[in-house]
Order: sequence, then C-alpha cells, then structure tokens
Amino acid sequence: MAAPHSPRKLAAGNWKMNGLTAALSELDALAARDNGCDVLICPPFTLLTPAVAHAGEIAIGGQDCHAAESGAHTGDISAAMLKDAGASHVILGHSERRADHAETDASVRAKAVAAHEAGLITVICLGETEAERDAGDTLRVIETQLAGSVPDCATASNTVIAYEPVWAIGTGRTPTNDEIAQVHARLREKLVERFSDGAAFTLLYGGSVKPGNASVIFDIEHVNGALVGGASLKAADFGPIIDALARA
Ligand SMILES: O=C(CO)COP(=O)(O)O
Repeated sequence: MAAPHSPRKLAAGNWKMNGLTAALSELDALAARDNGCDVLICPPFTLLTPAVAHAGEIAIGGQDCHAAESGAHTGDISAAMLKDAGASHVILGHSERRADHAETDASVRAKAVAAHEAGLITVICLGETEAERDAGDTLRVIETQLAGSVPDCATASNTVIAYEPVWAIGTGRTPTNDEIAQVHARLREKLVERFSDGAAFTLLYGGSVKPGNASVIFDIEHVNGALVGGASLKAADFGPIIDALARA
C-alpha cells in the first residue's frame, strides 16, 4: 500500500470489559450504516472472532497483546493470535492497562514491535494524570510517552496515536479545546521530527467523547478522530459520533 500523505479519519470504539454475545447486534447496526470514514471496534477477546463475522466494512481490533510470539504467559494473547482471529488493529498502552498492569513505555513499545511484525495496526495510547496536569506537566508527559512508547518501525500506515487524558476517561470531563489543540499540535510536531511520514499519522482524542461534543472536538486542528469508550457500546450513540467525524 502506498504511504498515505494525509491522516485518515478514524472513529474507534473501545468496548473495554463490556459485551456478551448479544452485543453483536450493535455491530450489525454499525455495519449496516453508511459510515463515511474508517470505523474500528475493539471488543473483548471473547467476541473477536464472532465480531469479525458481524463487522462488514468495520475493522476489528484487540485491546492488548503480549510482546512475545508465544510461550508460558497464562491469560495473555499474542499479536499473531489477534491477527489469526481476524483482527486488524490492537490498542496498546491504554491508561487502564498502564495503571492496572504496570505497563511502561518500554513494554508498550515492545508490544508495538510485536504487533507490527504480526501485521497489525497499533493504536498507541498516551495521556497525563490529573496530578500531572495540575502540575503543568501535560506536554512533558505526553512527549515522554510518545518517545518511549512508539517504536522506530512505526509508520503512518501501521500506527495511530490516541491522546487520552486519564482524568477525562469515563468522567464526563474533557480538556478545553485549546488544551486538546496544544497537545495534538505537539504530537504532530514530534512525529514530523522523528518520522518522514509524521504528517500523515492519524491522531485521535479520547476521554468522554459523546454525540454532543464530538463535532466541536473534530473541528480541532490535528484531531483526526476519536477513541471512544462508553459511547461506543450502543450504535445509537456511536453512529452520531461517526457521522460528526465524516462531516468534519
Ligand atoms: O478510555 C477511553 C477509550 O479508550 C475513553 O473512555 P470514555 O469514552 O468512556 O471516557
């Protein structure tokens, strides 16, 4: 595939630890829409294979993978297993995993290398905590996470960056538009410095994106889409967010 010259828009849903078989009807509803931009759903591992069968044009991704190809890692899943199940993407370094599973920038980077070797597109998450924000450290934190978590093999075709302020996830709170703009501009600047196709990486915002605030967020420069948690679980909520992105 030729290298992209400008970022592709992506509406990504992270179902987290939500969804039994009945939730596949939401995927049916999304697959039946005329979406107008790339859509990705990352269901729990148990639904990956059936989700692929229900997804139509919608891409399906995992929510994590191990850095090793295989071996004695009880409860883990490899990038090749995700690919084998029909996934095209994997979320890495989500703040819930950084917090609950002690993931570091180095471990996220190792997972990203494994995912790229398996042919997956990575959605690498970063974002500051509320304490870091209050201390005025947001840009320093995201720069460190970007440098540490994104491997040298990253390209605009195999890597998406998601800025998710930890304090905005599931809280109904979001940064100001200026704050989002500042972070995304810095992410773009650093990607352009490091990668020859840095201008074409898709940059997502995540954290309390809803149908009511999506359009305003998508109008911000360098915001190419969203990584959505709660509002991705129902097609009735995620559909309007997809439409807002397609229109932006
Ligand atoms: O963590 C998120 C997506 O990965 C965001 O979750 P919410 O959209 O529920 O705030």
